[in-house]
Amino acid sequence: MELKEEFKDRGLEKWNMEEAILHSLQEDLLVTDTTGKIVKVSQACGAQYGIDSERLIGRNVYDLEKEGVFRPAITPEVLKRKEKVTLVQTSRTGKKLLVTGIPVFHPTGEIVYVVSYSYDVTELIKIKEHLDEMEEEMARVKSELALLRDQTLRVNGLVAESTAMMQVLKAAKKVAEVDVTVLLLGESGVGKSAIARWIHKHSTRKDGPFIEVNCSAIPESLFEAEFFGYEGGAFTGAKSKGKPGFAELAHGGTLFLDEVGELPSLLQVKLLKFIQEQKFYRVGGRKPISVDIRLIAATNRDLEQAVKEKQFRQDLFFRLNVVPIHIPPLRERPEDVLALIRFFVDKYSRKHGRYRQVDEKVVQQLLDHPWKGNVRELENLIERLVVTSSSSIIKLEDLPENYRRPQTDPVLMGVEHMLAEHKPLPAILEEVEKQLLLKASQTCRTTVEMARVLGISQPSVVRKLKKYGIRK
Ligand SMILES: Nc1ncnc2c1ncn2[C@@H]1O[C@H](COP(=O)(O)OP(=O)(O)OP(=O)(O)O)[C@@H](O)[C@H]1O
Repeated sequence: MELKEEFKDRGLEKWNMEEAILHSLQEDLLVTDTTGKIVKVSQACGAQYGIDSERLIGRNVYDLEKEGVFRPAITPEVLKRKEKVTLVQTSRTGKKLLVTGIPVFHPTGEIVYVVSYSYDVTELIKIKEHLDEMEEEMARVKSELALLRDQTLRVNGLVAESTAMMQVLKAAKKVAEVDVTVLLLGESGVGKSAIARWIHKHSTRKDGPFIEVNCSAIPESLFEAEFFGYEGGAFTGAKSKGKPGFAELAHGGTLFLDEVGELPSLLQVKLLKFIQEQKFYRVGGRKPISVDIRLIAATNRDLEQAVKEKQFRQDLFFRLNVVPIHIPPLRERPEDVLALIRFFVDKYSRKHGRYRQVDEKVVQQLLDHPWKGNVRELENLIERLVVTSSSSIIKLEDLPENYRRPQTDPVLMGVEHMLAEHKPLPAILEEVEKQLLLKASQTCRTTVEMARVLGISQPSVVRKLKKYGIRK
Protein backbone atom coordinates (compact mmCIF):
# COMPACT_ATOMS: atom_id res chain seq x y z
CA MET A 1 0.00 0.00 0.00
CA GLU A 2 1.14 3.58 -0.86
CA LEU A 3 2.19 5.61 2.18
CA LYS A 4 -0.31 8.43 1.47
CA GLU A 5 -3.09 5.83 1.24
CA GLU A 6 -2.09 4.51 4.61
CA PHE A 7 -2.23 8.06 6.11
CA LYS A 8 -5.71 8.57 4.57
CA ASP A 9 -6.87 5.39 6.25
CA ARG A 10 -5.65 6.73 9.55
CA GLY A 11 -7.25 10.17 8.95
CA LEU A 12 -3.87 11.90 8.46
CA GLU A 13 -4.42 13.02 4.85
CA LYS A 14 -3.59 16.68 5.71
CA TRP A 15 -0.25 15.70 7.18
CA ASN A 16 2.76 16.68 4.99
CA MET A 17 5.49 14.12 5.26
CA GLU A 18 8.22 16.25 3.59
CA GLU A 19 7.53 19.17 5.94
CA ALA A 20 7.63 16.86 8.94
CA ILE A 21 10.95 15.41 7.88
CA LEU A 22 12.35 18.90 7.24
CA HIS A 23 11.39 20.20 10.68
CA SER A 24 12.37 17.05 12.52
CA LEU A 25 15.96 17.55 11.37
CA GLN A 26 16.60 20.15 14.06
CA GLU A 27 19.07 21.51 11.56
CA ASP A 28 19.03 24.85 9.94
CA LEU A 29 17.85 24.22 6.35
CA LEU A 30 16.82 26.83 3.82
CA VAL A 31 15.67 26.32 0.19
CA THR A 32 15.54 29.10 -2.41
CA ASP A 33 14.54 29.12 -6.04
CA THR A 34 16.83 30.58 -8.70
CA THR A 35 15.52 34.13 -8.14
CA GLY A 36 16.64 33.90 -4.50
CA LYS A 37 13.12 33.57 -3.12
CA ILE A 38 12.94 31.41 -0.02
CA VAL A 39 10.57 28.55 -0.62
CA LYS A 40 11.21 26.36 2.40
CA VAL A 41 12.88 26.71 5.78
CA SER A 42 13.28 24.39 8.73
CA GLN A 43 11.98 25.60 12.09
CA ALA A 44 15.49 25.81 13.46
CA CYS A 45 16.52 28.24 10.71
CA GLY A 46 15.05 31.50 12.03
CA ALA A 47 16.94 31.26 15.34
CA GLN A 48 20.26 31.64 13.51
CA TYR A 49 19.11 34.95 12.03
CA GLY A 50 17.06 36.26 14.92
CA ILE A 51 13.86 36.11 12.86
CA ASP A 52 10.78 33.90 12.97
CA SER A 53 11.22 31.00 10.48
CA GLU A 54 7.68 31.48 9.09
CA ARG A 55 8.50 35.09 8.19
CA LEU A 56 11.39 33.99 6.02
CA ILE A 57 9.15 32.14 3.56
CA GLY A 58 8.61 34.23 0.42
CA ARG A 59 11.39 36.67 1.27
CA ASN A 60 14.27 37.12 -1.14
CA VAL A 61 17.81 36.43 0.02
CA TYR A 62 19.10 39.47 -1.91
CA ASP A 63 16.75 41.72 0.13
CA LEU A 64 17.69 39.97 3.38
CA GLU A 65 21.34 40.48 2.54
CA LYS A 66 20.71 44.20 1.92
CA GLU A 67 18.84 44.47 5.23
CA GLY A 68 21.82 42.86 6.96
CA VAL A 69 19.93 39.79 8.20
CA PHE A 70 22.91 37.82 6.93
CA ARG A 71 25.87 38.56 4.76
CA PRO A 72 26.84 37.31 2.17
CA ALA A 73 23.95 35.33 0.64
CA ILE A 74 25.04 31.92 -0.60
CA THR A 75 22.43 31.38 -3.39
CA PRO A 76 24.17 33.68 -5.96
CA GLU A 77 27.49 31.91 -5.33
CA VAL A 78 25.95 28.46 -5.91
CA LEU A 79 24.17 29.66 -9.04
CA LYS A 80 27.41 31.14 -10.34
CA ARG A 81 29.61 28.14 -9.64
CA LYS A 82 26.94 25.48 -10.22
CA GLU A 83 28.40 23.34 -7.46
CA LYS A 84 28.47 22.91 -3.71
CA VAL A 85 29.81 26.04 -2.00
CA THR A 86 30.83 26.67 1.62
CA LEU A 87 31.38 30.10 3.12
CA VAL A 88 31.26 31.93 6.44
CA GLN A 89 28.23 34.16 6.94
CA THR A 90 27.73 36.83 9.58
CA SER A 91 24.20 37.11 10.89
CA ARG A 92 22.46 40.23 12.21
CA THR A 93 22.74 38.72 15.68
CA GLY A 94 26.57 38.70 15.37
CA LYS A 95 26.82 34.95 14.88
CA LYS A 96 29.34 33.41 12.53
CA LEU A 97 27.71 30.67 10.45
CA LEU A 98 29.46 28.10 8.33
CA VAL A 99 26.97 27.82 5.43
CA THR A 100 26.99 25.15 2.74
CA GLY A 101 24.86 25.65 -0.35
CA ILE A 102 24.01 22.79 -2.74
CA PRO A 103 22.42 23.16 -6.19
CA VAL A 104 19.37 20.97 -6.96
CA PHE A 105 19.33 20.10 -10.68
CA HIS A 106 16.34 19.41 -12.92
CA PRO A 107 16.70 16.35 -15.22
CA THR A 108 17.28 18.89 -18.04
CA GLY A 109 20.45 19.98 -16.24
CA GLU A 110 19.19 23.37 -15.06
CA ILE A 111 19.38 24.42 -11.44
CA VAL A 112 15.97 24.75 -9.93
CA TYR A 113 16.64 25.16 -6.24
CA VAL A 114 19.49 25.92 -3.89
CA VAL A 115 19.44 24.09 -0.56
CA SER A 116 21.62 25.45 2.19
CA TYR A 117 22.34 24.46 5.77
CA SER A 118 24.49 26.14 8.36
CA TYR A 119 26.37 25.57 11.61
CA ASP A 120 27.01 28.16 14.26
CA VAL A 121 30.80 28.44 14.39
CA THR A 122 30.99 31.65 16.45
CA GLU A 123 32.74 29.87 19.32
CA LEU A 124 35.00 27.92 16.98
CA ILE A 125 36.07 31.11 15.22
CA LYS A 126 36.71 32.75 18.58
CA ILE A 127 38.86 29.77 19.57
CA LYS A 128 40.66 29.90 16.22
CA GLU A 129 41.32 33.64 16.64
CA HIS A 130 42.57 32.99 20.15
CA LEU A 131 44.79 30.21 18.83
CA ASP A 132 46.17 32.50 16.11
CA GLU A 133 46.90 35.15 18.73
CA MET A 134 48.59 32.54 20.93
CA GLU A 135 50.66 31.31 18.00
CA GLU A 136 51.75 34.87 17.23
CA GLU A 137 52.58 35.43 20.90
CA MET A 138 54.49 32.13 20.98
CA ALA A 139 56.55 33.10 17.91
CA ARG A 140 57.30 36.48 19.52
CA VAL A 141 58.30 34.90 22.83
CA LYS A 142 60.45 32.31 21.02
CA SER A 143 62.43 34.94 19.15
CA GLU A 144 62.72 37.05 22.31
CA LEU A 145 64.02 33.98 24.17
CA ALA A 146 66.58 33.27 21.44
CA LEU A 147 67.74 36.89 21.65
CA LEU A 148 67.97 36.82 25.44
CA ARG A 149 69.81 33.52 25.36
CA ASP A 150 72.26 34.96 22.91
CA GLN A 151 72.75 38.06 25.05
CA THR A 152 73.33 36.17 28.29
CA LEU A 153 75.70 33.77 26.59
CA ARG A 154 77.70 36.42 24.77
CA VAL A 155 80.93 35.62 26.53
CA ASN A 156 83.34 36.03 23.64
CA GLY A 157 85.01 38.73 25.67
CA LEU A 158 86.49 36.41 28.27
CA VAL A 159 89.84 37.89 29.23
CA ALA A 160 92.67 35.38 29.64
CA GLU A 161 96.13 36.97 29.51
CA SER A 162 97.76 35.03 32.33
CA THR A 163 99.09 31.52 31.79
CA ALA A 164 96.82 30.29 34.58
CA MET A 165 93.69 31.66 32.92
CA MET A 166 94.78 30.38 29.53
CA GLN A 167 95.04 26.92 31.04
CA VAL A 168 91.54 27.30 32.46
CA LEU A 169 90.22 28.17 29.01
CA LYS A 170 92.12 25.28 27.45
CA ALA A 171 90.55 22.88 29.93
CA ALA A 172 87.13 24.48 29.37
CA LYS A 173 87.49 24.01 25.63
CA LYS A 174 88.34 20.33 26.07
CA VAL A 175 85.37 19.59 28.33
CA ALA A 176 82.97 21.68 26.25
CA GLU A 177 83.25 19.17 23.43
CA VAL A 178 82.10 16.22 25.56
CA ASP A 179 79.00 15.83 27.69
CA VAL A 180 80.88 15.41 30.94
CA THR A 181 80.01 16.85 34.37
CA VAL A 182 82.29 19.75 35.30
CA LEU A 183 83.02 21.16 38.73
CA LEU A 184 84.25 24.78 38.71
CA LEU A 185 86.22 25.73 41.80
CA GLY A 186 87.35 29.15 42.90
CA GLU A 187 86.68 32.12 45.14
CA SER A 188 83.61 34.28 44.72
CA GLY A 189 83.73 36.53 41.65
CA VAL A 190 86.60 34.78 39.84
CA GLY A 191 84.43 33.98 36.83
CA LYS A 192 82.93 30.55 37.51
CA SER A 193 79.55 31.49 36.00
CA ALA A 194 81.29 33.13 33.06
CA ILE A 195 83.26 29.93 32.38
CA ALA A 196 80.13 27.78 32.76
CA ARG A 197 78.40 29.91 30.10
CA TRP A 198 81.47 29.70 27.90
CA ILE A 199 81.43 25.89 28.14
CA HIS A 200 77.73 25.77 27.25
CA LYS A 201 78.20 28.18 24.34
CA HIS A 202 80.98 25.99 22.95
CA SER A 203 79.18 22.68 23.44
CA THR A 204 76.81 20.80 21.15
CA ARG A 205 74.00 22.01 23.42
CA LYS A 206 74.61 25.67 22.59
CA ASP A 207 71.14 26.14 21.06
CA GLY A 208 69.47 24.58 24.10
CA PRO A 209 68.72 26.33 27.38
CA PHE A 210 71.34 27.34 29.94
CA ILE A 211 69.64 27.26 33.32
CA GLU A 212 71.54 28.75 36.25
CA VAL A 213 70.46 27.78 39.76
CA ASN A 214 71.98 29.53 42.73
CA CYS A 215 71.72 26.78 45.35
CA SER A 216 72.31 29.17 48.25
CA ALA A 217 69.69 31.71 47.16
CA ILE A 218 66.64 29.43 47.27
CA PRO A 219 65.13 28.78 50.73
CA GLU A 220 65.39 25.12 51.70
CA SER A 221 61.61 24.75 52.02
CA LEU A 222 61.07 25.90 48.43
CA PHE A 223 64.04 24.22 46.81
CA GLU A 224 62.41 20.96 45.80
CA ALA A 225 59.41 22.66 44.19
CA GLU A 226 61.65 25.15 42.40
CA PHE A 227 64.13 22.52 41.27
CA PHE A 228 61.82 19.65 40.31
CA GLY A 229 58.62 21.65 39.74
CA TYR A 230 55.20 20.77 41.10
CA GLU A 231 51.78 19.54 40.01
CA GLY A 232 48.67 21.69 40.35
CA GLY A 233 47.40 21.87 43.92
CA ALA A 234 50.47 20.04 45.30
CA PHE A 235 50.59 22.43 48.25
CA THR A 236 48.91 25.58 49.51
CA GLY A 237 49.84 28.46 47.27
CA ALA A 238 50.77 26.18 44.33
CA LYS A 239 49.64 27.38 40.91
CA SER A 240 46.53 25.50 39.76
CA LYS A 241 48.22 24.23 36.60
CA GLY A 242 51.51 23.32 38.27
CA LYS A 243 54.92 24.56 37.23
CA PRO A 244 58.02 23.01 35.70
CA GLY A 245 61.21 23.22 37.75
CA PHE A 246 64.77 24.10 36.74
CA ALA A 247 65.60 20.44 35.97
CA GLU A 248 62.77 20.29 33.43
CA LEU A 249 63.54 23.71 31.95
CA ALA A 250 67.14 22.65 31.30
CA HIS A 251 66.07 19.71 29.11
CA GLY A 252 68.26 19.60 26.00
CA GLY A 253 70.70 22.09 27.50
CA THR A 254 72.95 22.75 30.49
CA LEU A 255 71.98 22.92 34.15
CA PHE A 256 74.43 25.08 36.08
CA LEU A 257 74.36 24.60 39.84
CA ASP A 258 76.15 27.57 41.37
CA GLU A 259 77.18 27.48 45.05
CA VAL A 260 76.47 23.74 45.13
CA GLY A 261 78.51 23.46 48.36
CA GLU A 262 75.75 25.31 50.21
CA LEU A 263 73.08 22.67 49.55
CA PRO A 264 71.58 21.30 52.79
CA SER A 265 72.13 17.55 53.28
CA LEU A 266 68.53 16.48 52.57
CA LEU A 267 68.65 18.24 49.23
CA GLN A 268 72.08 16.72 48.52
CA VAL A 269 70.39 13.29 48.66
CA LYS A 270 67.67 14.38 46.24
CA LEU A 271 70.18 15.92 43.85
CA LEU A 272 72.31 12.76 43.94
CA LYS A 273 69.28 10.59 43.11
CA PHE A 274 68.40 12.89 40.23
CA ILE A 275 71.96 12.79 38.82
CA GLN A 276 72.13 9.00 39.13
CA GLU A 277 68.77 8.34 37.49
CA GLN A 278 68.41 11.44 35.27
CA LYS A 279 64.77 11.12 36.28
CA PHE A 280 62.62 12.81 38.89
CA TYR A 281 59.06 13.45 40.06
CA ARG A 282 57.47 16.86 40.32
CA VAL A 283 56.29 17.64 43.85
CA GLY A 284 52.86 15.95 44.07
CA GLY A 285 53.49 14.17 40.75
CA ARG A 286 53.18 10.46 40.05
CA LYS A 287 54.74 10.32 36.60
CA PRO A 288 58.55 10.15 36.44
CA ILE A 289 60.05 12.79 34.16
CA SER A 290 63.24 12.01 32.24
CA VAL A 291 65.50 14.81 31.10
CA ASP A 292 68.59 15.08 28.96
CA ILE A 293 70.87 17.61 30.60
CA ARG A 294 74.56 18.42 30.98
CA LEU A 295 75.55 19.32 34.51
CA ILE A 296 78.04 21.99 35.53
CA ALA A 297 78.45 22.78 39.22
CA ALA A 298 80.45 25.48 40.95
CA THR A 299 81.50 26.27 44.46
CA ASN A 300 83.82 28.55 46.39
CA ARG A 301 84.02 26.03 49.23
CA ASP A 302 86.74 23.47 49.69
CA LEU A 303 84.41 20.54 48.97
CA GLU A 304 86.97 17.88 49.87
CA GLN A 305 87.31 19.46 53.29
CA ALA A 306 83.51 19.69 53.55
CA VAL A 307 83.34 15.94 52.78
CA LYS A 308 85.91 15.24 55.52
CA GLU A 309 83.84 17.31 57.93
CA LYS A 310 80.72 15.37 56.85
CA GLN A 311 79.05 18.55 55.62
CA PHE A 312 78.96 17.38 52.03
CA ARG A 313 78.09 13.88 50.82
CA GLN A 314 81.05 12.01 49.44
CA ASP A 315 78.98 10.17 46.79
CA LEU A 316 77.60 13.47 45.51
CA PHE A 317 81.09 14.99 45.52
CA PHE A 318 82.35 12.12 43.31
CA ARG A 319 79.41 12.58 40.95
CA LEU A 320 80.13 16.30 40.57
CA ASN A 321 83.90 16.16 40.63
CA VAL A 322 84.24 14.28 37.32
CA VAL A 323 86.33 17.05 35.73
CA PRO A 324 87.34 19.76 38.24
CA ILE A 325 88.58 23.10 36.90
CA HIS A 326 90.15 25.49 39.36
CA ILE A 327 89.93 29.20 38.55
CA PRO A 328 92.66 31.07 40.44
CA PRO A 329 91.89 34.31 42.29
CA LEU A 330 92.71 37.57 40.54
CA ARG A 331 95.54 38.37 42.97
CA GLU A 332 97.40 35.35 41.57
CA ARG A 333 97.11 36.54 37.99
CA PRO A 334 98.08 40.21 37.83
CA GLU A 335 98.65 39.89 34.07
CA ASP A 336 94.87 39.64 33.74
CA VAL A 337 94.22 42.78 35.79
CA LEU A 338 95.57 45.13 33.14
CA ALA A 339 93.68 43.37 30.35
CA LEU A 340 90.50 43.30 32.44
CA ILE A 341 90.77 47.05 33.18
CA ARG A 342 90.96 47.77 29.44
CA PHE A 343 88.17 45.30 28.71
CA PHE A 344 85.77 46.77 31.29
CA VAL A 345 86.59 50.41 30.43
CA ASP A 346 85.70 49.62 26.84
CA LYS A 347 82.58 47.64 27.82
CA TYR A 348 81.15 50.32 30.12
CA SER A 349 82.19 53.24 27.92
CA ARG A 350 80.05 51.71 25.19
CA LYS A 351 77.22 50.80 27.54
CA HIS A 352 76.92 54.27 29.04
CA GLY A 353 78.00 56.22 25.96
CA ARG A 354 80.85 57.87 27.94
CA TYR A 355 84.20 57.20 26.33
CA ARG A 356 86.88 57.04 28.99
CA GLN A 357 90.58 56.27 29.33
CA VAL A 358 92.46 55.44 32.50
CA ASP A 359 95.43 57.43 33.77
CA GLU A 360 98.63 55.39 34.16
CA LYS A 361 98.78 56.16 37.93
CA VAL A 362 95.30 54.73 38.39
CA VAL A 363 96.35 51.59 36.53
CA GLN A 364 99.34 51.23 38.87
CA GLN A 365 97.12 51.55 41.94
CA LEU A 366 94.70 48.99 40.57
CA LEU A 367 97.49 46.57 39.71
CA ASP A 368 98.59 46.68 43.34
CA HIS A 369 95.12 46.19 44.82
CA PRO A 370 94.52 42.80 46.51
CA TRP A 371 91.08 42.26 44.80
CA LYS A 372 89.37 40.27 47.50
CA GLY A 373 86.16 40.37 45.46
CA ASN A 374 88.07 39.26 42.37
CA VAL A 375 86.89 40.10 38.82
CA ARG A 376 83.46 41.18 40.02
CA GLU A 377 84.98 43.78 42.35
CA LEU A 378 87.19 45.11 39.56
CA GLU A 379 84.29 45.18 37.11
CA ASN A 380 82.01 47.07 39.51
CA LEU A 381 84.73 49.60 40.25
CA ILE A 382 85.43 50.28 36.57
CA GLU A 383 81.74 50.74 35.78
CA ARG A 384 81.48 53.17 38.70
CA LEU A 385 84.54 55.11 37.49
CA VAL A 386 83.25 55.31 33.90
CA VAL A 387 79.94 56.68 35.13
CA THR A 388 81.24 59.09 37.78
CA SER A 389 84.46 60.55 36.36
CA SER A 390 83.89 64.08 35.11
CA SER A 391 86.59 64.14 32.43
CA SER A 392 87.44 61.69 29.66
CA ILE A 393 90.51 60.52 31.59
CA ILE A 394 89.88 58.63 34.83
CA LYS A 395 92.34 60.17 37.29
CA LEU A 396 93.67 59.22 40.71
CA GLU A 397 91.25 61.59 42.45
CA ASP A 398 88.32 59.73 40.84
CA LEU A 399 89.32 56.55 42.67
CA PRO A 400 87.28 55.84 45.82
CA GLU A 401 89.24 56.35 49.04
CA ASN A 402 89.74 52.66 49.81
CA TYR A 403 91.37 52.08 46.44
CA ARG A 404 93.71 55.07 46.84
CA ARG A 405 95.18 54.32 50.23
CA PRO A 406 98.35 52.26 50.13
CA GLN A 407 97.09 48.74 50.19
CA THR A 408 98.33 45.89 52.31
CA ASP A 409 101.12 44.17 50.47
CA PRO A 410 99.58 41.45 48.28
CA VAL A 411 102.31 39.08 49.41
CA LEU A 412 101.21 39.56 53.03
CA MET A 413 97.59 39.26 51.99
CA GLY A 414 98.29 35.93 50.38
CA VAL A 415 100.16 34.74 53.46
CA GLU A 416 97.35 35.80 55.77
CA HIS A 417 94.89 34.01 53.58
CA MET A 418 96.91 30.80 53.61
CA LEU A 419 97.47 30.99 57.35
CA ALA A 420 93.74 31.30 57.82
CA GLU A 421 93.33 28.17 55.71
CA HIS A 422 95.96 26.32 57.83
CA LYS A 423 98.19 25.67 54.82
CA PRO A 424 101.57 24.04 55.59
CA LEU A 425 104.76 26.14 55.71
CA PRO A 426 106.24 24.87 52.39
CA ALA A 427 103.05 25.90 50.56
CA ILE A 428 103.17 29.36 52.18
CA LEU A 429 106.84 29.79 51.27
CA GLU A 430 106.11 28.80 47.68
CA GLU A 431 103.27 31.31 47.53
CA VAL A 432 105.53 34.09 48.88
CA GLU A 433 108.20 33.18 46.33
CA LYS A 434 105.63 33.22 43.53
CA GLN A 435 104.25 36.61 44.56
CA LEU A 436 107.76 38.11 44.75
CA LEU A 437 108.58 36.77 41.32
CA LEU A 438 105.30 38.16 39.96
CA LYS A 439 106.07 41.58 41.41
CA ALA A 440 109.60 41.56 40.05
CA SER A 441 108.36 40.42 36.62
CA GLN A 442 106.10 43.49 36.49
CA THR A 443 108.73 46.00 37.51
CA CYS A 444 111.80 44.54 35.72
CA ARG A 445 112.24 44.48 31.98
CA THR A 446 114.49 41.41 31.72
CA THR A 447 115.20 38.23 33.65
CA VAL A 448 118.76 39.52 34.24
CA GLU A 449 117.29 42.59 35.96
CA MET A 450 114.98 40.35 37.96
CA ALA A 451 117.93 38.21 39.06
CA ARG A 452 119.75 41.35 40.28
CA VAL A 453 116.70 42.63 42.20
CA LEU A 454 115.94 39.25 43.77
CA GLY A 455 119.58 38.39 44.48
CA ILE A 456 119.52 35.03 42.69
CA SER A 457 121.04 33.77 39.43
CA GLN A 458 119.35 34.43 36.07
CA PRO A 459 118.94 30.65 35.32
CA SER A 460 117.21 30.34 38.72
CA VAL A 461 114.84 33.17 37.75
CA VAL A 462 114.03 31.42 34.45
CA ARG A 463 113.47 28.08 36.20
CA LYS A 464 111.20 29.61 38.81
CA LEU A 465 109.21 31.60 36.25
CA LYS A 466 108.59 28.35 34.43
CA LYS A 467 107.62 26.58 37.66
CA TYR A 468 104.98 29.20 38.52
CA GLY A 469 103.79 29.66 34.95
CA ILE A 470 104.73 33.36 34.91
CA ARG A 471 105.37 34.78 31.45
CA LYS A 472 108.19 37.21 30.89
N1 LIG B 1 88.01 36.35 32.53
C1 LIG B 1 87.00 37.22 32.50
N2 LIG B 1 86.88 38.08 31.48
C2 LIG B 1 85.88 38.99 31.47
N3 LIG B 1 84.94 39.09 32.41
C3 LIG B 1 85.01 38.24 33.45
C4 LIG B 1 86.03 37.26 33.55
N4 LIG B 1 85.86 36.55 34.68
C5 LIG B 1 84.77 37.08 35.28
N5 LIG B 1 84.24 38.07 34.54
C6 LIG B 1 83.07 38.88 34.89
O1 LIG B 1 83.14 39.12 36.29
C7 LIG B 1 81.86 39.04 36.88
C8 LIG B 1 81.88 37.99 37.99
O2 LIG B 1 82.08 36.72 37.40
P1 LIG B 1 81.19 35.44 37.74
O3 LIG B 1 79.81 35.84 38.15
O4 LIG B 1 81.33 34.49 36.62
O5 LIG B 1 81.96 34.93 39.02
P2 LIG B 1 81.63 33.67 39.95
O6 LIG B 1 82.91 33.02 40.25
O7 LIG B 1 80.61 32.83 39.29
O8 LIG B 1 81.06 34.36 41.23
P3 LIG B 1 80.16 33.65 42.40
O9 LIG B 1 81.02 32.65 43.08
O10 LIG B 1 79.81 34.79 43.30
O11 LIG B 1 78.98 33.04 41.72
C9 LIG B 1 80.90 38.70 35.76
O12 LIG B 1 80.28 39.91 35.30
C10 LIG B 1 81.79 38.11 34.68
O13 LIG B 1 81.24 38.34 33.39
